[in-house]
Amino acid sequence: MHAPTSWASFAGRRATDVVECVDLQQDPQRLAEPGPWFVVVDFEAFGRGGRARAWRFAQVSDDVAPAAGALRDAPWRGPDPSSWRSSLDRDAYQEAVQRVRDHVRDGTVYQVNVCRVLGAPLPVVPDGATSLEPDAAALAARLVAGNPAPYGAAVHVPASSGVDPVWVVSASPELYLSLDAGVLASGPIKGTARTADGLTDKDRAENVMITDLVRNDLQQVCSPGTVTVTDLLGVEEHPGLVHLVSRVRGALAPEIAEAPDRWSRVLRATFPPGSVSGAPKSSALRIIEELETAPRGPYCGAVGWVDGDRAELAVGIRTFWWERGPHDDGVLRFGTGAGITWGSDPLAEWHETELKAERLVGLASARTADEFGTPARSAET
Ligand SMILES: C=C(O[C@@H]1C=C(C(=O)O)C=C[C@H]1O)C(=O)O
Repeated sequence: MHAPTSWASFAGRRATDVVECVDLQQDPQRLAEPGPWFVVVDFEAFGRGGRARAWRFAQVSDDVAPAAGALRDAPWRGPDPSSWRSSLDRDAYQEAVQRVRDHVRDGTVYQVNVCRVLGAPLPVVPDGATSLEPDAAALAARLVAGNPAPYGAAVHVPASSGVDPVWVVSASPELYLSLDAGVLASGPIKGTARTADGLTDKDRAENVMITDLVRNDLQQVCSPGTVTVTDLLGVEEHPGLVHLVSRVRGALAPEIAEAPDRWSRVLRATFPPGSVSGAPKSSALRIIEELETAPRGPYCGAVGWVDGDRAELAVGIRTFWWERGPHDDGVLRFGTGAGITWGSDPLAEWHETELKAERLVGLASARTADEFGTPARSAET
């Protein structure tokens, strides 16, 4: 089966045949129109140079099995496993962790999520007179099989569609925002280890800080007194690792729920997600800008859908995105990061970023179906 030229999927919802793209920083009220709109928001959106866009498609199906949501199982042709480069190498990352500890000691911040962006060359594929972008559907299918995720998502609108293009494939485990029956909810994750025994008091303290921050974010758009923490420090198992997850919810304030610019108001109050920024958020964002050397783009932003008064948006972590170069070249990117506090050990934090990347980068680097699921290094001889 050939993948359609443009498509999107998110946790059981699938759409094909793009109709239009809307810039949410210019026309945020368009999101209140009937959708679903498939949304991709860069971490740097809303004032820091990033994009916030939504695409509408002609065909939409619901309750699609995740494997079918990915549309096909053609072999994914990933980059050479040895070709990945990191925006911060091990020494530079550890140095950045030390700088955050200095800021914590000086009292400017309690926690900063420091990230790095991996990139590997991945050109377009010649196809007769034209060229094809890498097959997002094939990567999505591979992730669904090898790293199932509650908020698995993909949006691919190729440049040839004539609509503003996007190429994102995600295996996110983290809920940024959902809206259903007037309830706005978030599921911040903070605390990562290979197994539950590896979760420490530091992880629990970090999670509590970020849960409190998310509570404050939601409070800005919810009716007073309705914001509650429904689950604190739950342990969730995901492929190859465990996370601490908390759940926060509140009743969206009626004056916001009824406003045509409701999504812009909700996003501006809560974005970027607390778990991938730090606390206090404004100081953490300043420090991130000072320490990180590559834009995060859709990584650590938001990926999902909005449909009238319902929505599901994931935090764009465990996420690949592909960018076309000036010729027929291109780069596949993937971000990984960790929450840094005074108690951080720089080398342990580096290893945490490796843990978050290893399985997914392995899946995306393998070259043929036979190598499916094997570590990145064994994928090429
Ligand atoms: C930044 C990432 O993860 C974030 C940081 C986490 C942590 O510090 O434990 C956990 C989940 C995410 O909110 C990532 O996966 O790249």
